[in-house]
Amino acid sequence: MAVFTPVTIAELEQFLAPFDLGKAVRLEGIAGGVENTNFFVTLVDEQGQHTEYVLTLFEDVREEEMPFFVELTTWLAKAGIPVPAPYQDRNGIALHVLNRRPALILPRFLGQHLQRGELTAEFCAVIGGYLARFHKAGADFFMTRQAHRGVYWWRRESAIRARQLSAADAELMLQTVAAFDQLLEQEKRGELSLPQGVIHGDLFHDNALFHAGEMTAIIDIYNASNTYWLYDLAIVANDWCSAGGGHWHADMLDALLRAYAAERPFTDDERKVWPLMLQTAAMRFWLSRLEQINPDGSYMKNPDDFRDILRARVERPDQLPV
Ligand SMILES: Nc1ncnc2c1ncn2[C@@H]1O[C@H](COP(=O)(O)OP(=O)(O)OP(=O)(O)O)[C@@H](O)[C@H]1O
Ligand SMILES: N[C@@H](CCO)C(=O)O
Repeated sequence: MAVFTPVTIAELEQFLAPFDLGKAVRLEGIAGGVENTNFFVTLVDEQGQHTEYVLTLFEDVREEEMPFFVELTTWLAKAGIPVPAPYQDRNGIALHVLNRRPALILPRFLGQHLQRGELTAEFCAVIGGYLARFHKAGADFFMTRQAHRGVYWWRRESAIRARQLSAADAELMLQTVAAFDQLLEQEKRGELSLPQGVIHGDLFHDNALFHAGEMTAIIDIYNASNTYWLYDLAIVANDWCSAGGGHWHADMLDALLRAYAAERPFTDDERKVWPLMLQTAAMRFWLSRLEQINPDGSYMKNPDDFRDILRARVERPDQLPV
């Protein structure tokens, strides 16, 4: 399941007309996505040069939310973070509509994402360093966005989804939501202060491309929002460094956290809340996986993976390295 919205070459040509990038010679749907429709596109310019691009149609993001992503990727790319910043048309406008979806034409980066079995402590250190640099580069970004799958969403969705879960699972989910609400209250009362800024929000290992052993791109930035940086690191840790059943690859986790901290050292308050950040990040993806369903009723990605990760994070709380 990947192409939610089909596009013909004629529709693509019409979309590309204001861009001066060239004529379309190939349009190929990309398998694997669960949130957007993506195509690889090959264009040939007036000099006969073939160049590859990515066309993304946004299935889940409203048009009025798009300027945040256009500006953020442009900002980060200028700061040296390898994210796909969209091409602008001859009037300086990147965002257009294709088949009633907001759509962007983006550079295609070299490389592939690593398979889970290829992940190592070295790669975890690479992504840890990039994540911290991403956070620092976004620190003075001039726009803000509230996550569409953030605290308001999970309060509402967890209450609904809990009804379809076993009593034990429902309790696990609802307790995690409540624990995060308590953290927000503590922060409101001034008892905690956590560094925050723009986060990627979905930096799973399939959203980082590697070529010849080097990271070439961080993609799929459309869950970016403003919240705690540590939450973003927890999302990365839960995906990149988890073995089955919620167990850690301890060497990979250590490498991730040390590489991140080398760029942005942790604060004392961050140390206190790390266990809860890991739990909250696990709950968020458990919940979104319960929601993301194929037309035949099957889950797009297995929700139980994140239920198991959450349970493990609750049973065996973690500490950040000193
Ligand atoms: N700019 C790009 N350069 C090269 N490849 C890309 C680019 N954008 C997307 N891809 C390819 O397309 C695949 C799917 O893209 P993406 O992860 O953005 O889709 P998605 O629907 O948001 O997926 P998911 O939500 O599952 O992460 C990626 O794994 C990658 O192989
Ligand atoms: N990375 C997400 C899917 C896209 O949001 C997951 O694995 O559940």
